[in-house]
Amino acid sequence: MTLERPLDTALSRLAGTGVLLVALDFDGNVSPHVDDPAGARPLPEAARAIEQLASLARTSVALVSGRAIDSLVEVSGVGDDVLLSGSHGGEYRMEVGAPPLSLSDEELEVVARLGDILREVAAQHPGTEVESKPAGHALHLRNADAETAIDAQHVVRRRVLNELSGITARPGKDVEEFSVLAATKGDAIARLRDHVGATGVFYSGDDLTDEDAFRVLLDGDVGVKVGAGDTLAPFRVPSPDAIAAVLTRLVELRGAVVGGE
Ligand SMILES: O=P(O)(O)OC[C@H]1O[C@H](O[C@H]2O[C@H](CO)[C@@H](O)[C@H](O)[C@H]2O)[C@H](O)[C@@H](O)[C@@H]1O
Repeated sequence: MTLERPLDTALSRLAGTGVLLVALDFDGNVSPHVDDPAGARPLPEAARAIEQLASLARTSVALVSGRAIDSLVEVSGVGDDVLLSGSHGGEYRMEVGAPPLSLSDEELEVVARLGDILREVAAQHPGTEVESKPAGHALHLRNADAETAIDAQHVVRRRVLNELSGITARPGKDVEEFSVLAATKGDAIARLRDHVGATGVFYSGDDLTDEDAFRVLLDGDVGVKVGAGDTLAPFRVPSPDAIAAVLTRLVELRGAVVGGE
């Protein structure tokens, strides 16, 4: 696949940076959306490019996802050399054996009450499903009919807002997420940039929460929005297939710069 010239030019410049961080949203970016969240898998071309990029000198790869880290490990299949941020910037796996997220008793109590609310709403709305995470829960709407999904969305937002405080709501693609953590993917990019000492960052993603990541990109970084919708990203491609092609091109360009090291 040939990339549009402005994107290819930006990638060529980025490939020459001292230390490159390639940070990637997972669902809808590396992996196409599917009905069953547990069934999501990276496109083979994207998986290959991730592995190749992670093996290059002065190059780090990170998945930056709304999923819990455990779920991200399960579905992504990436090796330990790929850094992970889960729960929209709330969880990290920067090194093997890193301790899991730790919450206060008060936070754990709120997470439990949140789970009760979402499960009650799900029980009243056929086709909806709860996904639980360490710091919150998500109500999936993708498999409910349109009317049921809209009602579930209204009910769950109203109940969480009225019954709990200190909650961050994150509406996503066919999902309503709630967490006791206010972290964002922007926080994740800042932390990862610092962790690897990146002098240049590539980021791509398809969802609303990816806008927090695009917002913190600096001059010379490259942000690519996948699919339709308003975005802060300077570049856009239509699909995860197109992102896989972008990553393959980045392997080629970055390999030419650091391949001999
Ligand atoms: O930040 P991401 O990696 O994009 O994670 C966002 C949410 O992705 C998952 O849900 C989405 O993808 C599912 C599989 O394609 C799809 O069925 C669902 O409708 C989407 O909302 C994941 O299940 C969530 O936990 C993530 O927060």
